[in-house]
Amino acid sequence: MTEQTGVITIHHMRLHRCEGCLAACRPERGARSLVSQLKKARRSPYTAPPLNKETIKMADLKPTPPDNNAPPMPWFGMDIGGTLTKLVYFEPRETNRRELDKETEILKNIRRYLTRNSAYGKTGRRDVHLQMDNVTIRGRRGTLHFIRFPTSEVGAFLQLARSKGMATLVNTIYATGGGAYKFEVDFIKEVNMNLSKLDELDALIAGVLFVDSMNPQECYYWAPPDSITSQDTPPYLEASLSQYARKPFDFSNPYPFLLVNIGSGVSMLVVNAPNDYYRVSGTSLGGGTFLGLCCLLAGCSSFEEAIALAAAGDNTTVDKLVRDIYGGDYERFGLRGDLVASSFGHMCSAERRAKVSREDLARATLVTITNNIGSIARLCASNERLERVVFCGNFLRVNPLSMKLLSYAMSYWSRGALKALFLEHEGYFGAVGCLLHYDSKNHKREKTKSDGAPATPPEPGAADR
Ligand SMILES: Nc1ncnc2c1ncn2[C@@H]1O[C@H](COP(=O)(O)OP(=O)(O)OP(=O)(O)O)[C@@H](O)[C@H]1O
Ligand SMILES: CC(C)(CO)[C@@H](O)C(=O)NCCC(=O)O
Repeated sequence: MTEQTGVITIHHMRLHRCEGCLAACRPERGARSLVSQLKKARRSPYTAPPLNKETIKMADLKPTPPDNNAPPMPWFGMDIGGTLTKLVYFEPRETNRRELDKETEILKNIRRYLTRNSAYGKTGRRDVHLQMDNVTIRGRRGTLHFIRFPTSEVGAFLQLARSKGMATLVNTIYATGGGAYKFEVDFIKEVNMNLSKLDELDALIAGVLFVDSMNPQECYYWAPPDSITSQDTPPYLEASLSQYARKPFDFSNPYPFLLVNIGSGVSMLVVNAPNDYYRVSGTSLGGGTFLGLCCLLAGCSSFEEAIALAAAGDNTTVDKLVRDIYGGDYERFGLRGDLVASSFGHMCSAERRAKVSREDLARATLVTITNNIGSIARLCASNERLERVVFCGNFLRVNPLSMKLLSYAMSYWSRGALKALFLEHEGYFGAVGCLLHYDSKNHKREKTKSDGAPATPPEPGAADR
């Protein structure tokens, strides 16, 4: 087992997912340096060193040598977004000598509380199916835990952090997202914690590249059934969508690609290399719009409810299709009769409004938002001459319908030139990007900053274009 101080490695990782109940435990996988991973973003096949019971016992008994410069545990990365706050917690597997002497009851209690529960208070949730085991950060082996809660509950989170005594252990958290700025003062006032702020798009890309390079099945696509490519089957019908199959995509040569982060709003980034990207576009019609409109139109009270309604609905009672206008296809410009001509176009009729169901309204909202994002992404990709479009963000959580619609739209409107790709850890990349700052190189950089030296300049890509 290799452990290199100051280098982030993953020895092996277990993941299992349950979206659509695709439960699958991962085999062990390998250790590589972060720098080489991010530079090459290449996934070479890895065979984990054999781990027998004795090796494990020895490792458990033998504390790792202390790294006196390492920040004290607990280690968190945090992304405080417009809707959801994402917290990634690193749980060390072993305790080093220094910590054995010093480990406090408080630290043990925090660890126990976070790792033995999957729900925290009324709204905090741990996505157990995304857990990554045997990750090594700064020479420490451990597990990454993925936790989220609504950003509207930041106050309750701070109370909880205070009641668990976190403030006595942690004085700085690496944090990103707009909330890292908005709530900075509250963190200081309520729990005496400083936020070391990182740019959300820098953190997002670092997180995507890191997690993808660690997990051969992080990146995937939805393969359409043959009948859809033959153009005969209406793509919006459940009969077609249910036949899409999820398949792993080899993202070992990723550049250049368009990264579309669908959070509350949507950011689109052209990524040419780990440190070379720019924000090419965005739209305010994002995941927040979907949820907001579903609450208004369909009386939803949660994202999960909105998605369940949409899955059971039919948007053609709400949207006006090309065939509702033409009586069939608009052949001259290749517009099929079953395409949406006007989103919500039927809703100007009182008679239709009286008949429409909550399910249909939720479905139409989902289709409208998804298709709009798809159109902008497609235009950006073709303007920038990109072939791969990677979608992430929590709008895609438990939302295979949008992923399949995006897959169809990308391929149909580009005549097969564009490929829609998706990532398993959906909305957690910004928080992972923050956690990567525990790597000694990044940490040193942060130290220099607080020593009064000029802060690290933003990466060349950080500017909007
Ligand atoms: N449990 C949930 N509660 C609320 N929204 C959810 C939930 N699960 C998924 N979502 C969807 O995810 C979106 C938020 O995604 P994400 O966490 O990636 O963005 P954010 O960081 O909050 O927003 P932004 O990046 O724009 O600041 C919501 O707008 C909603 O569409
Ligand atoms: C403001 C952010 C970057 C916050 O994450 C995001 O919500 C977003 O990209 N909104 C879309 C803004 C626009 O480009 O219209």
